Amino acid sequence: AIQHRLWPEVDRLVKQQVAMARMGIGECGTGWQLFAEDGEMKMYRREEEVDGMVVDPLKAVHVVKGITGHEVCDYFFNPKYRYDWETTLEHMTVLETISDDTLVFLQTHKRIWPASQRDVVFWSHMRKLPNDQDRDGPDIWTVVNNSTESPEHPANVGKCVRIYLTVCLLCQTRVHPPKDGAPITRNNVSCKITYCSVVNPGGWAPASVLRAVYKREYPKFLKRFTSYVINQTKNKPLMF
Ligand SMILES: CCCc1ccc(-c2ccc(S(=O)(=O)CCO)cc2)cc1[C@H]1C[C@H]1c1ccccn1
Repeated sequence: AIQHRLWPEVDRLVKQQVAMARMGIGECGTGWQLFAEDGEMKMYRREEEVDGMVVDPLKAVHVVKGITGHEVCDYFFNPKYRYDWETTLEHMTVLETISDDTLVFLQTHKRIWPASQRDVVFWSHMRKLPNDQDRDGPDIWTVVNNSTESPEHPANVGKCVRIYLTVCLLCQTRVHPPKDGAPITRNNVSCKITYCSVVNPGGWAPASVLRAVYKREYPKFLKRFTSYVINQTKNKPLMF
């Protein structure tokens, strides 16, 4: 296939992010704090500051019954669903369709008082990966979002402060075949979701405010997004 201008960066980031997402929290270095837990969902963060700005890496692990990794990644990647589940989104534009699995987005997020409003430009890539740990197991699906430049939308020109992020959503489908050899239904599948993100807020914002926002918003985001996928897929045929 022909490679596009971002391909080398996309391929490198995907490999790096997937490797990190697949590591257990214990292997990801020290200093991870469990800061939110709700049923199967566990959210960890590490307190890190760069130039006095909070850039706390976040890692969330969740297991959701009745949906597949392909379905989760499709609803996360595809712009037509984003306003349905991304509550902090004020505006989203697809700046470029590089290929059917690689898009460039411009998003403005709702302002969080007292911080100024933020925007972000990022490429988003969705990919199926071979399940090298379980050959005949279902494939692994991932979406990686990574900040990128856009000459048409230079940073910090308008009212918004440009943020910089790297996000990886890694989904591993599990099938629990029914005893009696019956066909696989949604009751026989679950998806292990790993969500990793590092967000640099771009301009100064009070550490206490940012940490409070993340503590409130990340659990809400993951629960709302997974509930959305469950509702959207419940009467549809399984997509592996
Ligand atoms: C000062 C930082 C403000 C801020 C910057 C960035 C983001 C943000 C952007 C993108 C993505 S995503 O995972 O790529 C899904 C596509 O939208 C997640 C989060 C959220 C907030 C703020 C609005 C808060 C928030 C935090 C966590 C989750 C959702 N919203």
